Parts: sequence; C-alpha cells; structure tokens
Amino acid sequence: MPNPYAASATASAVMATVRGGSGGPKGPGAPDDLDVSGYGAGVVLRRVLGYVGPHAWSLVLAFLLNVVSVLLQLYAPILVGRGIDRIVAARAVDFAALAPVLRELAAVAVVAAATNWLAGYLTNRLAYETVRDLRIDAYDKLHALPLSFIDAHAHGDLLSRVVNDVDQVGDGLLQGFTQLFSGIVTIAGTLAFMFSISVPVAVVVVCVTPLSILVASLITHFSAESFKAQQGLQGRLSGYAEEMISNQKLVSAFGRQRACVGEFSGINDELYGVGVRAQFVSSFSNPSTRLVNNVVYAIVAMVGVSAVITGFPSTLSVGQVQSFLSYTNQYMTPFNQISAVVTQVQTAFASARRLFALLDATDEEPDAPGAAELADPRGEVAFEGVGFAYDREKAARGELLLQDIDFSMPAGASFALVGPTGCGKTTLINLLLRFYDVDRGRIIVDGSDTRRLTRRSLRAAFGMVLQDTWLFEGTIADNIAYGRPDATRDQVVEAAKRAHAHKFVVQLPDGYDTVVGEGGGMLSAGQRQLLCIARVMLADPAILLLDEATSSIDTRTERQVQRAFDEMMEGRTSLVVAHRLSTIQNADCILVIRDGRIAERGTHEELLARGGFYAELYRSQFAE
Ligand SMILES: Nc1ncnc2c1ncn2[C@@H]1O[C@H](COP(=O)(O)OP(=O)(O)OP(=O)(O)O)[C@@H](O)[C@H]1O
Repeated sequence: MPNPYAASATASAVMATVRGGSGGPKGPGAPDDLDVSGYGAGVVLRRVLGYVGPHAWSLVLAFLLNVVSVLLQLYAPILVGRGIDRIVAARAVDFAALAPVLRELAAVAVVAAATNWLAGYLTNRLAYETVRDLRIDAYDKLHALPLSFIDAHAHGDLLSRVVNDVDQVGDGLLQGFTQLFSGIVTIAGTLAFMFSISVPVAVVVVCVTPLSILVASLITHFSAESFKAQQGLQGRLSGYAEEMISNQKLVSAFGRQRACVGEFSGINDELYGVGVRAQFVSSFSNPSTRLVNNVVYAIVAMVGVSAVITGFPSTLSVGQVQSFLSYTNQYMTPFNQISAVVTQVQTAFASARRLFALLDATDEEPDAPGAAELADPRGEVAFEGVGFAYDREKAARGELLLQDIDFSMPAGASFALVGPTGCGKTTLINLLLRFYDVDRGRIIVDGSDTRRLTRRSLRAAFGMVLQDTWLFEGTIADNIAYGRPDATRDQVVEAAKRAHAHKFVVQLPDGYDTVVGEGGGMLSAGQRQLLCIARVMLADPAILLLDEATSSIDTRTERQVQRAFDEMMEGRTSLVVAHRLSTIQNADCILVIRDGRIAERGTHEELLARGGFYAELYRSQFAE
C-alpha cells in the first residue's frame, strides 16, 4: 500500500511522520535541552573539521596558495626598493638594471593576484560545501527527532539553527579563519622582511603598532554594543512584521491596523536610533585607525630618512626606506582587521555550539529489534488499559493525563471521540501513531502491539485529515499526489472527484496545474480541506484519523466536506475527533472522554437516552 501520510498535518506532525536519516555522532552528553555549555572550543573545532575533512585537499591548497600570495605581496616592496635605488640621482637612471626588476615585479604582481583569487575561490567553495553538508545533517536531524522534542522547543529557534547558524559557521569559521591565517602570515612575513633589512627601524615599527590596535579595539568595543542591540531590534522588527502579515485578517477584524502600524513604527524608530548610533561610532574606525597608521608611517619615514642621511640608527638606502614604508602599511593592515575577524569567529563558535547541540539531541527511539512490518492492514484497532502523561515525572508518580482507556474498533467501524477541550483527544491520536509511547497498557493494530511493529509501516496504515490543513508550495496535482507521488493524472483527478474537489479545481486558472502558495492562501478553508481529503482518498489508507474542520467554512462547503468525509469513511476504520456533535450521529460508537477517562460510550441514541454528559453537551449545542 502506498504511503498515505498524505493528509493535512501540523508542521510538527509532518516533521515527525516523514522521517529518515540518522543522527550524527554524539557529542558531550546528548543535550536534549539544547544546552551548549558542554561544547568547548576544542570540541567545536574538531566537529567542524570533521565536516571539512572530505574537502581537506581544497583547504590545504587554499592555505598554501594564501601563503604564496602573501609572500609574493611581501616580496614586491623589495623589488620596488631595488628599482628606486636604480633611479636615485638626476640623469643617473640605470635602465639596463631597472628593466629586469620591473619584469620581475610585473610577474610577481600577476602571480600574487592569481594565487589570491584561487585561494579565495577555494575557500568560498569549501565554505559552501561544508554549509551544505551541515544543513543536510541538521535537516535530517529534524526528521529523526521524536515529536516530543519538536513539541518542547520553539520551532523558530530550531529553524534558525538549521538556516542562520549553519551560515554563520560557514562564514565565520572558514572565511574568518582563512583571514586570520593570512593575517598571521602577513605579520610574520613583514616582520621577517623588516628585521632582515634593519633591526632598529623594525623595532620602532613593532613598538608603535600597539597604538593602532588600542584605537581599533576601543572603537569596536563601543560599537559592538550598538550592533548587538541593532541585531536584536532587527529580529524583533521582522518577527513583528511576520506575525502581523500572517495574521492580517485577524488584525483587520479587530480593527488593530493603526495600533499595529504604531507599534511597528515604535520598533522601527528604536532601530533607527540604535542603527545611527552604531554607524556613528563605527564610522570613526576607519579615519582613526588611518590616522594612527599615518602617524606610524610618518615616524618610520623620519627614522628612515635619518638612517639614509646620518646612518642612524642604521644605514639604509632610499629604496630600502621605501620597502620599509610599504611593510609598515602591510604589517598594520591585519591589526586593523583583527577585531572584526575575532568577532566573526566568536559569533561562528556560538552558532556552531547551537548547531551541534541540535545534532546531538537524542533521536526517536529505534524500532524494537525484530519489529514486524504491518503489511496489508485490515484496520482493527484496540486500546487496552492505556495510560499516558506528557510529563515524565508525573508519569512516574502515576498522575496520568489519560488512564484506563479501553476500547476496540473492528475493521470498517466508525468511532468518534468527544470531550471538553484539553481532555486528550489529540493525545490519543498521537499515541495511536506512536508519536509518543504509552506509559501503561498497550495499543493493538491488527492483532499486534504497535510497539512490536515498525513505525513506518504502522503510520503508513493511517491517513489523517486535521483541522489545520497543510498544503505546500506546488501545483494542486502535486499536493493531491503527496502521499503517492507515482500516481497518474487520471488517478489524481479521480481522487479529486471523489472528494468533491474536482469542480472547483477545474475552475482555477490552470486547473490541476495551478500553483498554490505555501499554506494554500489563495484557496478557501473548505477548498483546502477538500484537497486534503482528495490526498487521503488517493493514498487509500486502511484507517482514517479525522479532526473535523467545520469551524471556518460556509454551510454549502461544509456539506460538501461532510459528504466527502462520509464517502472517504465508507468501508474504512475511522476515528473522528468531533467538535460538532451533529456530524457524528451515525458513528458506530461515540467515546466521551472526561478527566482522562472514557466517561461514556455508545451510539448517539444510547448516549442521549442515558442523559449523561453527552446528552448535556448535545442539548447545549442544539440550543446554540
Ligand atoms: N506536547 C505536549 N506536551 C505537554 N503537554 C501537552 C502536549 N500536547 C498537549 N498537551 C496537554 O495535554 C492535554 C490534552 O491535550 P490534547 O491536545 O490531547 O487535547 P484535545 O482534547 O485534543 O483538545 P482540543 O479539543 O482543544 O483539541 C492538554 O492539557 C494539553 O495542554
């Protein structure tokens, strides 16, 4: 039987159902609370290198090319100096000696540029490859995690780990490190060249450089706070905008547009203030470090001139002074950039910790050894003394949300679940699909304890239509064929006809090829529901789990949806979570859940005659 997980489902249910992939190697202590404290810099670096490993050749090559490029750039000032020494006096230019120096200089410039470009290309490629691999693992992980984990963590945060944090790791750790590395090579190289030309002048450069570092780090320190605040406000602003755009109807219905715009403007103004402050402070960075650099440059020039004229503190030629001045510039550049690079690397480390904490979370418990496949399911379902609590501590103390749940659905029967909000109806379905495991008793499908069946085959026996319809960005046909991608167009159309969706689909601009946006925004709630029913019809599961959606659709569409539901349920075992009692009067059995137990059970007539909670509920809805 094809996979009928074709229904509408909440994002977490979809994540939990379409599973695959395995968890990566475990880090320190599998932090299910996503705690990052156990991740030291060494652990993070080792893990990142684990991802870089398969592309190690490009990393090594990039580093070597970087070294070559930096060394050539450092060699150029020597050649310039040599050239200058050939043209020191009027009419005393030694062209014969100058020509080979210029040729060498041109060759050095070309090779330095080429190696620099190639190193940059390799580093970027490496970063993208690593980001791709990390993201695949992180996304696989989301599918391998148990639903309890997904439920317990903010979806936005999980998403941010898979999308933003992975990018930060790529940008910061790889590119930041490369920059750091070439900075170190530049500093070491310039020092070596300077000391080889004149030790005393080199000592002067080394002594005055801390001035430049001090100024750069002071400015970074003051602007960092403002940039942090700016990032926070940007997040708040986009979060607010997203919330308001996705709930625009409600905002309008409550007449809150003006208030919304006001609130948005408030955050926006705050962002403006912080942004201007951040830019104001950081705009000092360039001029002031340049000023300091120029002071250092001037000092070196003065010392150099003194060396040429007086031979103090050492003897230098004019060309050598020129080389020195170039080195002074090159030597100071990495110091000016270092604080930005360090911030980038720190951010990347923070992101890597968050990412690895997610990758190390405990996967859904694997299927029991020797778990059987549920082949050709008949659709018999039984709950035997089932008890469950979400809270593990409460479960251990015996304080259960659901307890002593006992019922048996023969193949083809239609059962309904009724009860006050929060009584555990959805929980019961979560248990049936093994998104959570029972704490007491057992659930039997076709004579087998569900814990002895593979999750995949168990879940494949069910089709779900939930109240939150789920359509993805794609054509109508793709959406219907979600649970059976190999279905022909005729089969898709047939399923749509049986779901009473065909009529409205053919009226859409491109019929079955009409692209529906994410969430099916251009369709009505009822139409979305009909498409989800068609999806389950096509997948043809043995057991249906239906969460009636009757709240947000008009009466005519509601009748169509109800008809489609009825047709879909024919000959299949079905469990309906009922909100409106008028729709379940024909159910073979209605289970009334109250205070975690089955309080009443029977047909509609039996329950009415009994005059209990159901009868009261029915009368109150009827009165409405
Ligand atoms: N993932 C979860 N973790 C912890 N508690 C949960 C979780 N999901 C639901 N609950 C709690 O369990 C109880 C039962 O929730 P459930 O969703 O099963 O109720 P329901 O009967 O389907 O409600 P409704 O009719 O409003 O949909 C509620 O108190 C709810 O807050």
